[in-house]
Amino acid sequence: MQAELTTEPALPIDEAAMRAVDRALAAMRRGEVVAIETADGSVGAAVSVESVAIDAVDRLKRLTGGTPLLAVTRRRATVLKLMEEGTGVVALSLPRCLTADEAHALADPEHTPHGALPAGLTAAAVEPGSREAAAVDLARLARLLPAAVVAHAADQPRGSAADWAAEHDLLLVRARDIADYRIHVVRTLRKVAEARVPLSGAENTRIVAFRPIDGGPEHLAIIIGNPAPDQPVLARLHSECFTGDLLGSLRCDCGEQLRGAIAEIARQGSGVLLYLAQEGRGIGLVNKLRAYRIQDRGFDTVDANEILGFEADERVYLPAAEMLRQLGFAGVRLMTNNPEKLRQLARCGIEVVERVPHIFPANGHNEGYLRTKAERSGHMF
Ligand SMILES: Nc1nc2c(ncn2[C@@H]2O[C@H](COP(=O)(O)OP(=O)(O)OP(=O)(O)O)[C@@H](O)[C@H]2O)c(=O)[nH]1
Ligand SMILES: [Zn+2]
Repeated sequence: MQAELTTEPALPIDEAAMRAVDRALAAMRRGEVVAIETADGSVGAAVSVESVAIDAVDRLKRLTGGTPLLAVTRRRATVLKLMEEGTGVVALSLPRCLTADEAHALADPEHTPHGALPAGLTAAAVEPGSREAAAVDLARLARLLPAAVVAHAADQPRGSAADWAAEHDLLLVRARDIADYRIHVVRTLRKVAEARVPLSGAENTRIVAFRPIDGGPEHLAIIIGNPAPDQPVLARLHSECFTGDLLGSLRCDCGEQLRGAIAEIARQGSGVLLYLAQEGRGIGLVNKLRAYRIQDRGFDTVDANEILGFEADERVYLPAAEMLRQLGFAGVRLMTNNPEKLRQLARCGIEVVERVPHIFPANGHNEGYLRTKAERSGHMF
């Protein structure tokens, strides 16, 4: 499980560890098998469910000599009625080797058969720090479905895990480094570019780009006017929404909230909008589109995330707090209806002096979405 992303960790930044995780993420996105070492020095391998195919399961079996199992989030296991609600990761196994088809059917709602689960399927919660938990976390970081087929190397290497991985031509990553990854990334956020970008209705605007050292997606600070650092700044934390912000999708309220925030900050004279690379409440655009398909079957936005195996909201606001700090702002008047943003910013050391409601009327398509936010996510409107 990931470390809680609230305060500055004491951990020194280990750039080599971050690079290893970053390479493993890319390998997992390419559908490669990745070797994972746990704290006890044992080694195994994993492949994401999105890319698992018959040959990938066979390869995993051949490489490790172990019996592949499926690691999913506890959320997904709960949806499958295999576990009570809870957090963490669950290992699903069969007395025989799981097939690629079975893995897809269990992990991916698009493939879920309407019928029964495979006979003999057992579910067991695994420990944080385990290979299974690390593999699911890696898939989630890679913005894939949060599930992986995982196998323990039956014949543990006599040499190091690195030798074993090299012998099988696999990238090796440590479970602990995956768990620390997010917090390390936040701590490496640095300003990399700044420019004046006059906006319609807010001509005195600058955009400052922040990049993490791993080369991951940049977050942007859009600074309107000249906010005084010694005063609480009017601030909006806006999570990226390609469909709403760019295309004007009516499924959500993001486009209006984005343009509305810029207009309101300009009207009040100054402030900052953080445009955070957290598409789909942190699950990524592809998974958000999957969530939309599930919503079209009658589920709400919270259920849809959970059916995919995600939490209703996967966002963390430590990057936002870090950007505010680097820009010199210690206190904010936060434009939001979301109590979680208020709580998390405060926990990350930013003083929230005031909540400024940021409400827009429904548009004929997003009534249900807004109702769910109010009824299930605690949004204040
Ligand atoms: N997973 C998922 N994400 C969605 C859906 N609709 C919108 N989003 C995402 O939700 C985020 C909206 O974020 P915000 O408007 O910043 O946050 P909020 O929680 O509504 O809070 P406030 O607007 O501040 O009150 C964006 O990342 C959107 O891409 C959906 O149905 N499913
Ligand atoms: Zn949106």
